[in-house]
Amino acid sequence: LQSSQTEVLQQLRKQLEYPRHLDAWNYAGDLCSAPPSPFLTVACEANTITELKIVGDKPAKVSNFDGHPVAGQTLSAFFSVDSFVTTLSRLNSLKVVILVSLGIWGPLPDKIHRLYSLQVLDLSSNFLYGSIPPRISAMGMLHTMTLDANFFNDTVPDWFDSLSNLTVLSLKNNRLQGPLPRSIGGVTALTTLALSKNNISGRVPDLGSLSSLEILDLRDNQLDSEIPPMPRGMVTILLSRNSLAGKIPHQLGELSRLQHLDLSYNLLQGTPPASLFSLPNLSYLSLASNMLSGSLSSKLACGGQLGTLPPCLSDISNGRVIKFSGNCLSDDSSRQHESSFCREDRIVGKGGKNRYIGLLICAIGGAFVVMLVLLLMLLYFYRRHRHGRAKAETRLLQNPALENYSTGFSSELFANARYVSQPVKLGSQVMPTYRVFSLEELREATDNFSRLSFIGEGSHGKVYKGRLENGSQVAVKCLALFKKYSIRNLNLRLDLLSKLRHPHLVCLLGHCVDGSSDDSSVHRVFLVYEYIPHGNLHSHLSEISMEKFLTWPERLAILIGIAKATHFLHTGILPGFFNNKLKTHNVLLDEHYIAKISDYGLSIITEEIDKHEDDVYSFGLIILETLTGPAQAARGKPFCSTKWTSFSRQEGRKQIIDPTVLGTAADESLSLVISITDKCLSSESSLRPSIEDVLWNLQYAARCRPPPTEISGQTPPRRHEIRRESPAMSVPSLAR
Ligand SMILES: Nc1ncnc2c1ncn2[C@@H]1O[C@H](COP(=O)(O)OP(=O)(O)OP(=O)(O)O)[C@@H](O)[C@H]1O
Repeated sequence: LQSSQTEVLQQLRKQLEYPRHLDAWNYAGDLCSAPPSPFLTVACEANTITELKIVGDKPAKVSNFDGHPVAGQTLSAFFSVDSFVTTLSRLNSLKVVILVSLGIWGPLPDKIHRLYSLQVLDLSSNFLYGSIPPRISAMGMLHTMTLDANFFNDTVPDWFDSLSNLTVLSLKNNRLQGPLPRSIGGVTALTTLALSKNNISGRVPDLGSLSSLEILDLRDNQLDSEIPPMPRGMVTILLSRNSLAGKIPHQLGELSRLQHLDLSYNLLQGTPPASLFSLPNLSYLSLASNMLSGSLSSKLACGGQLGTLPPCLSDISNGRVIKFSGNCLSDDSSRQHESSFCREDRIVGKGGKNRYIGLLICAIGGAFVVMLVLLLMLLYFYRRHRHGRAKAETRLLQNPALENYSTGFSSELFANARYVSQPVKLGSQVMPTYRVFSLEELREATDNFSRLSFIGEGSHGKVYKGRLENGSQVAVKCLALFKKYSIRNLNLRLDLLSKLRHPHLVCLLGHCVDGSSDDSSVHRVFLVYEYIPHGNLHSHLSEISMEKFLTWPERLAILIGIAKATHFLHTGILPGFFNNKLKTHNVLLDEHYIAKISDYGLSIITEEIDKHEDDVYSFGLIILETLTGPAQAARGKPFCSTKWTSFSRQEGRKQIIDPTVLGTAADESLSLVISITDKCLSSESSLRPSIEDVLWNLQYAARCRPPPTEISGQTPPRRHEIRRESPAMSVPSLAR
């Protein structure tokens, strides 16, 4: 490598404040010849650097980022993104730049365009804000641009059509606003367009001329037009959680390559076109929670991937998923709203927000009584259905032919499988493959299960922290088996457990069976999980924690994550799996404060099925703790409900709800969550909602933003800055 290039690398290392992965650059030697790793790659051609990949461990999203450095999360106040990009551009033969999770903060400078040979630019999970620099439009070689999980807060640029080679454009999880420019329909080489989790509003433009487009992800925005015609080659269309209106276009029923269609949580009306169901490759279809009405003919034929009607509408099986509850269809009335719910006059105002407010008001107010009756009916049918599933679960665990059963994939997994395809190309953030570990490997990783590696002990056994040879950190759980299994039986169970993969479940990386091969003496199993560094939710909610207070939107995001994973456990690979030991101790937070459930599904191995345990009830306790903090929640649900029912609303809440929550939540959002908590904690199990209902309500609550006067817009206080009044002082007599 040319010495000038080595100097530039050292300069970059200094500017990035010496990230751990770059320690290797200390040692003399040709940096080009170092083997690539998931965290660090320097590739060269003719002694010149052409590829630079550094994946750091800084958290991506912190709620209190306001454009200034945040200690321990962003790079320090000495960092200058301008100087950094100036240094970087001295490596002017770079074709691939991947700088992920490094804490880079500031507005991305225009001079990034000096990297004129660049083909791949990935600056995900940093703290870049402002607009996406217009001079990027001159980088004609660019084919992949990924700026996910940053803070870009301008509009979506209208110059992407100048990039004639651009095939992947991913700007997910930013704060982009305003409309989606029409010019996006002119980026003709696009195969993937992912703009989910922004604040993009207005129309979905005509994408008809994007003949190579296969993946479109516009979820979680505020788009409120009708759905335009889609390019013929589409494989995945994800438009859920917008305010899309009108009918589902018949043209969608002509997309013969379509595998995954999610239109849920919009305001779509009319009857879904019959042709949609017979698409030959469609394996996931969600139309849930719209305003669809009418009836679907029982003679309708489903495509090969969906099965035949009506059974194809009834459930998830073999990886085929169809969701249509929460509409006004005349099929399956137990899971539908009344027809009046879907009338056009329910849509108040034109803008998406108004529609949602209208829906919210209707849902909480006028329709309350009707909803209650429907809910009771729904729960009655649901419990019956669920009872059947619980039986099936028990049968399944006794069934030696598990292998055949577990070949399916869930909706979420399917969707995410599409997302990992891009990181695979870019070499980052891939869900690792499951594998078998040797005992020697685990001994080495945990320093022979030393006391220093010991993290804690739960009801299933001890947990150790370890580091694998490739540098990744793991948590090794030593599971004591009280029941004797044959190796084959155990492997079938482990195989099933390994299939439970979801972004909000702690990822099981593999296992190691300690026993002889004579098939009768397995006593110990080690489960190897990804290591989750930020502790558990319980300690974050606790008043003595030194962590930053979690604001209400952050708490809601965590609850939504848990609910999504629980929904996956109830309906995904192993439908009806309701024993997941949900509690705040088992909700771990990763470096981005993303919730991950641990200890899920262990009864597949241990067979300790607690018939009384109910995930929805347990989830209710988690919400309660999230609202009030562990100390108040420990006093029990009756105590808490007395508070919020026997005082005036403001007064009751003040007495029981965590002050940070009160200071950062919209009133309606709290009301909605308190009401769903009450239902989850109903002593009569048949009155509890399904986890899907809970999720729906939480997502609705997350949309209620407090008016500017309701929160000060200031950074939430730190633990030492605020203390709840002691319960003895603040709680008046209960005898009221
Ligand atoms: N993947 C992980 N990453 C980091 N820490 C972990 C991980 N899994 C478990 N831990 C920690 O290890 C300790 C023991 O965990 P474990 O899940 O076995 O028990 P528990 O949740 O404390 O109790 P119980 O088994 O009764 O639910 C806890 O402190 C937990 O936070």
